[in-house]
Amino acid sequence: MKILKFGGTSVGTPENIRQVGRIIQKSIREDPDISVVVSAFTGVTNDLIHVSELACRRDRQYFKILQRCEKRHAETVKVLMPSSAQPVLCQVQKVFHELQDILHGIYLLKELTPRSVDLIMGFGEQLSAYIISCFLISQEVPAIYTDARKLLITDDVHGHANILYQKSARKIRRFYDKNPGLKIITGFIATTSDGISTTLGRGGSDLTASFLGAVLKADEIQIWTDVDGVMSADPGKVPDAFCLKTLSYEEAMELSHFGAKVLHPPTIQPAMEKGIPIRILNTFNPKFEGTLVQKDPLHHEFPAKGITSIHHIALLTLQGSGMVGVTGISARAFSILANHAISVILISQASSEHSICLAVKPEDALPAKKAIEKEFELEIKARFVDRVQIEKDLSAIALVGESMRKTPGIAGRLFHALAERSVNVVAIAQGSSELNISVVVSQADEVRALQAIHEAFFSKARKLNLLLCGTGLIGSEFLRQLAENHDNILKSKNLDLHLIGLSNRKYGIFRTDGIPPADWQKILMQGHQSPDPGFFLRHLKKFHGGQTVFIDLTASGEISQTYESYLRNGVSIVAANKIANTGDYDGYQTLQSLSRNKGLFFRYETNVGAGLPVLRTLKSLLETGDTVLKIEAILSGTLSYLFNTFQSGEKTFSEVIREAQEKGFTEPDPRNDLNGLDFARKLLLLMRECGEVVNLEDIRIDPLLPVACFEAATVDETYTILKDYDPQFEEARLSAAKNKRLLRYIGTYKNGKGNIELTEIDSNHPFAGLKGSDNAIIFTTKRYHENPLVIQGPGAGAKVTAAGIMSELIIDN
Ligand SMILES: NC(=O)C1=CN([C@@H]2O[C@H](COP(=O)(O)OP(=O)(O)OC[C@H]3O[C@@H](n4cnc5c(N)ncnc54)[C@H](O)[C@@H]3O)[C@@H](O)[C@H]2O)C=CC1
Ligand SMILES: N[C@@H](CC=O)C(=O)O
Ligand code: NA
Repeated sequence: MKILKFGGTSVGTPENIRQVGRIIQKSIREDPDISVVVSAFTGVTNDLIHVSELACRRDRQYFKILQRCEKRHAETVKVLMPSSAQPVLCQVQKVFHELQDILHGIYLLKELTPRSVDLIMGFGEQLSAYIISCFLISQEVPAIYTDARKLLITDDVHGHANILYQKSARKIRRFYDKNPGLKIITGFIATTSDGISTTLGRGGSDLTASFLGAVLKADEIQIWTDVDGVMSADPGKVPDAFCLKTLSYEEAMELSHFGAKVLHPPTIQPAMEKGIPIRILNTFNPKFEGTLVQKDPLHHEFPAKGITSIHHIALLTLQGSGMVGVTGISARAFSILANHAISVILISQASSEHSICLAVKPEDALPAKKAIEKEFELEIKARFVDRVQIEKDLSAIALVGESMRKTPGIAGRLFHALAERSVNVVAIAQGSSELNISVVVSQADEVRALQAIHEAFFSKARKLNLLLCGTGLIGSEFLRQLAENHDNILKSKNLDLHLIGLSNRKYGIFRTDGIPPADWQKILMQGHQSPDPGFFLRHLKKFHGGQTVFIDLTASGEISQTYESYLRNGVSIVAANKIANTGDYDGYQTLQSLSRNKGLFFRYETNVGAGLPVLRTLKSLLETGDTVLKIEAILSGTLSYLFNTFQSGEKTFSEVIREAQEKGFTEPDPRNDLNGLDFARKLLLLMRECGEVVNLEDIRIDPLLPVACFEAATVDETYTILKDYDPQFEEARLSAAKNKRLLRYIGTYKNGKGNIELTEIDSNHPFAGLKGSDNAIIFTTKRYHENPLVIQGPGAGAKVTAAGIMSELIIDN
């Protein structure tokens, strides 16, 4: 058999009741032996409390509210069973007359006792269960309206009466023996042995269902509510939170204690004692499997089950040299708090016994301080104990899960996740049950901490948020590759590359729910116009969504100046832009040390040889103790293409330069390739990575073209001027060819010096066979001496560069 319980929202409107009817009918088809427990319609219990208080204050307003409440119930009846409403309406009217009489009595007496409040509150469930049972009958589902006062006997603690097990169990069994069939039972209400109405307190209807389930040895108790089940975290604070499949009773209690309000702990007790599973289900999403709370859940997908938090707590610290080794200190502190009915949320004491930390509700902080200080008055006077310190504006966060027990590394993972997001931990508590690890953090850090812990324990995939600046040649190709490869990377690397920010000179957009890379153009145009370099940084101030990386695919000095701020804000950097690394030496150094100290990454492999593994190789040579003696390199894809193509004599020098631009090898301004600047930047960076303290002006560039070529106002004009130099280059080519030699623009680093010049080489030189935009780098090192290490391949172009950027995002991630 099954017990189904429907909460207030599930029976809030006629449409919702129809939905409940459908669920009941479907359940009957699967197992005819069911009982249904219902709460009052949403808001009715509160209305009833309100009207009784108003009546007690002699405020005639109560009458109006009562009428409204009656009308609501009558309307529900009319909508639900238009052709058989009359007798039901008469009964509803009768109930409201009775209620009115009681309220009138309160009005006259000006007295409202907990006992009368219980009596009045109980009308909500009576009306709801009665109307629902009539509705089911009208649908030809035989249902018996059952007032739970026929089943549950309690003591007389009005407001939160305690069920008397034996007496109630006897009554329930007897009633069930005599009344087979579907019963629609009022939740929340009960009676004393003397027939006085009582209520079961918060979560009372759940308790009714749980108790009935326990007595009747139900196969399952279903709590139908308006959420899908118990979530791994509050989805308002952790967008990635998901619905948990299974929980143990203890886990459910721990999670409910810390704010996940789906189940109220005392209501679990009867079901837990008899090992009856409780399933949380959503009335409005009935196909969803919900959360199953049971004795020994088999399903342990994650070591932890959920994270909850209490947004606002205060921490009291009781400390003093006189506390060390003295017995009874904590007993006195706790009993004094108990005497003052102050509930302690969390306790932490170091083994030095020098201090005890207690978390309490903020409103309890001052009374608790006063009470403890009074208790320890003498010790404080004698300076054995200090005055109690209060820290406010704190949040308590708890990670809960049975499988955390005896699993090493849980605490390590938790604190690592917090450290990674720069969350400072104020206090820590873990009971020996290891079911719950609690940390206290500043309120401002609460959401960040929740998200960090959630990602560390519940993410199937690690998420890397991307902020991309620059959507030109490289940027747009990168976005294309991201759209194409995102799912593969997710599958193979368990890494979710989540684009949250995109900008170019014209537009900027920041969307925490993600920008689908395939639709970037359309979405970006809906963004903010003419974003300034601080655009993403401003948005980041309000964003606590996890590990984030800024990708610079511009050639802008203004943008490279923002790197420091990104790093200071905990954001890593991947740059194709070479300006930051090739500006003044101090700037280069600052970024290096800042990223290291912050535990972030600053990657720029594409700065040299685009996607070729040049810097990575150099780094590993140096890290393994090798010494670079000499580097000879062709580091300009544009100029490499120029000489490789031009040597055939089919095209003029200026024609080949234009082709290099069309193929995407050049810088946004191709003059920066032709004047050797781009080449020099790369050689400079190689030298800096080798440990040289050098600047751009230290690199000697033998200009390929006269200064006049670069004095033109526009790139087009430059091309016109370049034409004039075609004959000169043709002559140089022919003269080299006559001697069976080739022209190459080569950079050399040796003895601390950097040099770039046009050189004639033999046809058997390693650089002779280059094709297209090939770069080639020859490392002569102590280890690679006789036979140097050569890296060669396309060193420019959108595809290889964008792939190089992608590789930097997924490497080590
Ligand atoms: N072409 C290649 O093979 C390689 C290029 N690179 C580097 O890649 C970078 C990008 O090159 P391309 O895509 O060819 O450039 P591009 O000129 O095609 O695109 C640059 C993008 O940056 C944006 N941008 C420029 N300044 C900006 C600012 N202040 N704020 C926001 N957005 C801004 C532009 O709107 C444009 O979307 C350059 O730094 C280049 O040196 C690196 C390796 C190889
Ligand atoms: N413009 C550059 C592209 C790579 O950085 C080149 O020509 O090599
Ligand atoms: Na590279």
